[in-house]
Amino acid sequence: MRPNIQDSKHRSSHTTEQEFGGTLGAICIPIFLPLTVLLLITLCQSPDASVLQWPPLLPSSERLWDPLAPMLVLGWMALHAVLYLLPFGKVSEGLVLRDGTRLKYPINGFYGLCITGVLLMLFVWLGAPLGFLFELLLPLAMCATALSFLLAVYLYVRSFWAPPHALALGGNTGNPLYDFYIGRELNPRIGNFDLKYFCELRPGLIGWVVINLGMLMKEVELRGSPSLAMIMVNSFQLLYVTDALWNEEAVLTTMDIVHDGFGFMLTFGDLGWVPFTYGLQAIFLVMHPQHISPLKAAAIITLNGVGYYIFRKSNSQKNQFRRDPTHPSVARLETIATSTGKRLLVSGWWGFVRHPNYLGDMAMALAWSLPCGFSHLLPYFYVIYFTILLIHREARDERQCRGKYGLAWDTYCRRVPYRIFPYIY
Ligand SMILES: NC(=O)C1=CN([C@@H]2O[C@H](COP(=O)(O)OP(=O)(O)OC[C@H]3O[C@@H](n4cnc5c(N)ncnc54)[C@H](OP(=O)(O)O)[C@@H]3O)[C@@H](O)[C@H]2O)C=CC1
Ligand SMILES: CC(C)=CCC[C@@H](C)[C@H]1CC=C2C3=C(CC[C@@]21C)[C@@]1(C)CC[C@H](O)C(C)(C)[C@@H]1CC3
Repeated sequence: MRPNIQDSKHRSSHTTEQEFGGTLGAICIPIFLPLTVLLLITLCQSPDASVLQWPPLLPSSERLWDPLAPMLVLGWMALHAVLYLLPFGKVSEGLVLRDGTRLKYPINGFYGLCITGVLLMLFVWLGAPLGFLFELLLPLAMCATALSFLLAVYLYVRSFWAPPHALALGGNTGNPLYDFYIGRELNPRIGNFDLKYFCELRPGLIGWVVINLGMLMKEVELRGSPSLAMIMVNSFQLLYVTDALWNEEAVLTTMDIVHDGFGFMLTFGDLGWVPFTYGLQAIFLVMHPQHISPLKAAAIITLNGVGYYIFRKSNSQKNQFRRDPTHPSVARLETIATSTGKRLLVSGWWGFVRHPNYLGDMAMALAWSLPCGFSHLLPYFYVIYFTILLIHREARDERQCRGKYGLAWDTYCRRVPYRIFPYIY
């Protein structure tokens, strides 16, 4: 099988094409997204939790700062950096880079999750009140945003010392605002420590489930026991994060690692956005308890299970096919040839819709919000944001695939006409 090559060797490392709203997006998004995080947390913690209030409810300055927050954020990053460096698990190679080399990545994120779990149990057993995270959310989000900003400045500056082949094709337009935002360098490393790969999964995703656990403990403090809705949100999201770390190797072939530079969009996305907005449902439930009947709970658990099944099966099928197309689990699937030597699946999950993995992910997103009932729009924020993100991501991927595979991609699109939702989109 011909090796996958990260972008083309022959294309220049300089591009003028801009995505995500170009310069305007690069100015507005770094200002509005951090404000959105603060607004969402403040709304979730308010009794009304109404998104329609005008002017929007913003937190007072005293609520934004706590000297404990920078210590926790830096301590958390340091803990995960140490866990990343521990010689556990296997070491995997990424795709072939433009200079023909491959980078090595430690696959030990799942151990990091387990060790964090043991440390947390120890803290809870020693009587540490994890529920305090509820009051600390705003200062923690502020510190995580400041850290993402400083990290992005560091990444931008150091990228000027990187050789041209180490730059991301889309992040080197010469427009400083845009390049800072999208990221100039593709795989910035300090020695063997890969900064983008580290941030993509560990501190943010594990931080998200720890915050969720803190919300559950806060509920216990307030009402004596966790509600079924809170347990469901915690379990669904823990499953998602555990799955991501268990299948950590698969992240090496995602668009973020293969194609995108490491700039503010991903530093903030990984460290500020994911941990503080993806678990908004749990924050909401602390102040807005919900009763769920066993029947409704069963229906929501089924939806999450079906979504997870589609998500996992389709991702695994493609990963297996890309790693070894002769493997018995994928060898019988119908494929079409492309001029690059790689083939495209046109049967199995990838013959159902062109992004079955997005469909499963969206079903899970809905299941995470449903335990919060229908009285408020706020807990549905993730579903709305995620639908927009995946529709936009699908369009970006489609553009890249059409560029890579040309006529073969058009044939695939004719054979599999729907992008994400069968018979709808
Ligand atoms: N929770 C979150 O915030 C987010 C979650 N996700 C999830 O991450 C997962 C990965 O998503 P993402 O990185 O966007 O991309 P995908 O895993 O969907 O990968 C897209 C790539 O798959 C290959 N491909 C596409 N069609 C076929 C086919 N028919 N046969 C074989 N290969 C094909 C192409 O790459 P090539 O041919 O070069 O191999 C294409 O570029 C998804 O499950 C998604 O839901 C994504 C973004 C955010
Ligand atoms: C609004 C904003 C700043 C957007 C930046 C986008 C990022 C938040 C997302 C881009 C791709 C992501 C992925 C995951 C988390 C969100 C980001 C970083 C992911 C790690 C979640 C877990 C999944 O199993 C995954 C590993 C497939 C996934 C990879 C992509």
